[in-house]
Amino acid sequence: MDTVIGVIGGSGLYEIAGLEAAEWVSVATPWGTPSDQILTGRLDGVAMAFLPRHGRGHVHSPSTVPYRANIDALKRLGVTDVISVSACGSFREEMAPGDFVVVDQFIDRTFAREKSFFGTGCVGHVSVAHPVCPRLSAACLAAGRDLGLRMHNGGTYLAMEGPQFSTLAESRMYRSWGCDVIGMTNMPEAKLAREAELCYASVAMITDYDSWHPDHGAVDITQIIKTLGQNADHARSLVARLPALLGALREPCLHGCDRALDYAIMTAPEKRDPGLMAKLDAVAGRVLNR
Ligand SMILES: CSC[C@H]1O[C@H](OP(=O)(O)O)[C@H](O)[C@@H]1O
Ligand SMILES: Nc1ncnc2[nH]cnc12
Repeated sequence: MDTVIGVIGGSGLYEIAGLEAAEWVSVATPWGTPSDQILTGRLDGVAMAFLPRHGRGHVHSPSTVPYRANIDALKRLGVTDVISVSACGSFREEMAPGDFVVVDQFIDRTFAREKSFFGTGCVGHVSVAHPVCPRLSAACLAAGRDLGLRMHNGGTYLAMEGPQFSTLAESRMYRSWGCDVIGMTNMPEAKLAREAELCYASVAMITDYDSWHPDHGAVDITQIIKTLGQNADHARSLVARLPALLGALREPCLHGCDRALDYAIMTAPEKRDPGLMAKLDAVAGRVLNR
């Protein structure tokens, strides 16, 4: 099967350079319009699709990013592997601004977003116990290390609703929970990627120490924006290494990400809602049409 790498660019990462046959394409989905057009092309012989999560010009807030449309659109384009790149605050002294963390766990504290493709008329339950793909995460780690970036292998990402940053009490509480980084967007994105049977990895670019750090005070957006610029250049270089590391052809995922729906759907065939079934054509067509 051909590898198609999808990159979801977070704050500060609104395009990538160097794609052959680069073209911004519009993708319509039954879940609405994605955050923006998607930049398609090829890099080192591998198909790529880049989607700026907030749209070019940073239009969508974390709560209004059309997460379902974004994941559906990538799936429709044939994407097999999704790399999410996100600006994050840090809860660890050793995870400093400018460092990158390859996230392996999440705590989802978001509450004002649609979190599933499934619902009344087609109920589905997937496991997100292991929410990222170890193979894809390893490739991100290797890519960053090859470039000499300060990389951290694993970390728990606290997804908050936002758009305000945390209070000091919240920041201290998340730290006491064992969280490593904080952002506003990786949930429900990671859950939806699993429902859509896409391998997903998350690269957190640290921009700040949130508000817990006695020497750094409150989160300062002007400081974040400064750090974002440099982080985004590093992220672009990291992404550009991935085609060589992942290769143009892929085997079925060893960790089963691409078969997450095998036993997920509970609703009896005769009770399924035809309208919802039609909307699920891209994300769940593999199992619904068998
Ligand atoms: C620019 S600071 C807050 C903003 O940045 C992060 O966005 P993303 O995850 O898309 O990189 C964070 O989640 C907030 O949306
Ligand atoms: N401290 C922080 N909290 C939430 N999202 C962020 N994105 C970047 N820094 C952040």
